Amino acid sequence: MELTIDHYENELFQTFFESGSFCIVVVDEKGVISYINDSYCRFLKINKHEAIGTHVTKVIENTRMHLVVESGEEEMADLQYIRGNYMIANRIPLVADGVVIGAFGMVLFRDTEEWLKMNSHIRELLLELKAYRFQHNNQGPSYSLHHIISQSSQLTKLKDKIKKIAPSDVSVLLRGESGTGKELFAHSVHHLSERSNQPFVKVNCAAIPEHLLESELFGYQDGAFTGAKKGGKAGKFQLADKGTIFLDEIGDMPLSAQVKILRVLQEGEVEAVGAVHPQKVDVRVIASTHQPLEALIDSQQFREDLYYRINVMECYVPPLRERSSDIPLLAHTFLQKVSERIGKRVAGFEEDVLQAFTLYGWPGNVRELENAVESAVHLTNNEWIQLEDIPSSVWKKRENTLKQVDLKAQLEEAERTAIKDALQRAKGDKKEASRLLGIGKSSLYEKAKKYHL
Ligand SMILES: Nc1ncnc2c1ncn2[C@@H]1O[C@H](COP(=O)(O)OP(=O)(O)OP(=O)(O)O)[C@@H](O)[C@H]1O
Repeated sequence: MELTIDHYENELFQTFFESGSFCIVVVDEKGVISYINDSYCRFLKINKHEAIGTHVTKVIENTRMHLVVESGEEEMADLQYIRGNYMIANRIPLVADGVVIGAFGMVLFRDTEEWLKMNSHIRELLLELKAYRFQHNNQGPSYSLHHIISQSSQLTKLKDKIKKIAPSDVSVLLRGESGTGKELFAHSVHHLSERSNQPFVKVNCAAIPEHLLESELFGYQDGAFTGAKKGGKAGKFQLADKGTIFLDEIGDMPLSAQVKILRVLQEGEVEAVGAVHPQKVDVRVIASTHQPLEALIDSQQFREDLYYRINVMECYVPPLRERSSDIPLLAHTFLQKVSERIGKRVAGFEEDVLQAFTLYGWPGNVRELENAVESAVHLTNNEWIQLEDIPSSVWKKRENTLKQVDLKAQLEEAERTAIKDALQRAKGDKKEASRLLGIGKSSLYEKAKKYHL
């Protein structure tokens, strides 16, 4: 059975007119009240039965309902002074067969206070939205495990490990070459943890000049130094309170800052520059490094006590060349992403391009692969990406590898022919053949076996 409005018309009108806090009035073509709901009567402190049948001007102070009937013009969100306050109302003429037969009035806000409250509520929501946007823009996009494209067994194992350790509050040290995806894993740990609704704050330890590092990390008080912002500034640790701080490239952090970080981790306190008292903070630390921290400890560039604090759980992200099964999948994903973004149809890679990708060493890891694919998509005039579209360093490696393979095969063929000839000349006497070839007898035995002679 088709459900039309007729089936629940009464319930609908009952709900709309009589429940809730809407104030509603209807007048006829003479401006006489034909309907007024309970909510409006309560607000006006009037008797409903007395109001119905009375001209609206005698019941509602400063009303314009009768004027709307006369003009036939609707008045939306109009201010009306009533009971010592301004209310906000809509007045709509009721029209039948082209003739105004009355008007419908509805109070949106009973006083400006109510409106201001709503207004400030909306403002608060807008501010919250703005804050989230700001946070988002300042921290860049945020990632989770499903953003990490992989099919290699190494990354599958690593993802499993991340899932296990993320919910606990332990410090995590992510190790691996630059561009392997350590930051993606740091985000994932945060998103899978209890702190996921709290801030994730990244500190690029290598990018902040040493003289600014302390104030960046721990903030400063009003007037702490010349040029300091009025009112002071919160540091990254304060911003990350209750959330996670990601110390990217911790191996590049100067010793002076390492001492302070150790204090935060041990005492749960930070001291802003120029502050008299330390401040409590609750942060989970995730650090990353591409440097051998142990060697830095030996050369006294990294504190051993800090090393043990941050290295509670160590996760190693292997370089791309050690997980070549991820290369085609990543390359296709990046190709799709870029071609969609720039609106250029590129179907895929020629077979020799994928071969070149797998033979290349990718010193810049996934970041370098992403850049290579991006530039190829921009440059190509073909539907399928060809060798000429990819960076020369990548295709040259393939060429050299193939040449090496060729050379090896030629050398082996020459060796096989020489041994065969020598054996023929020596009439199968291996001792004599080895003498003719100038090699040891055992070496000849080995090679004859290798070439099935
Ligand atoms: N498995 C992956 N799937 C998809 N994108 C990846 C993957 N690994 C890395 N990337 C991308 O490669 C780039 C480098 O990754 P990321 O910044 O996480 O590496 P990193 O190890 O933190 O590098 P660095 O040490 O230089 O900071 C980013 O654009 C990232 O999105």
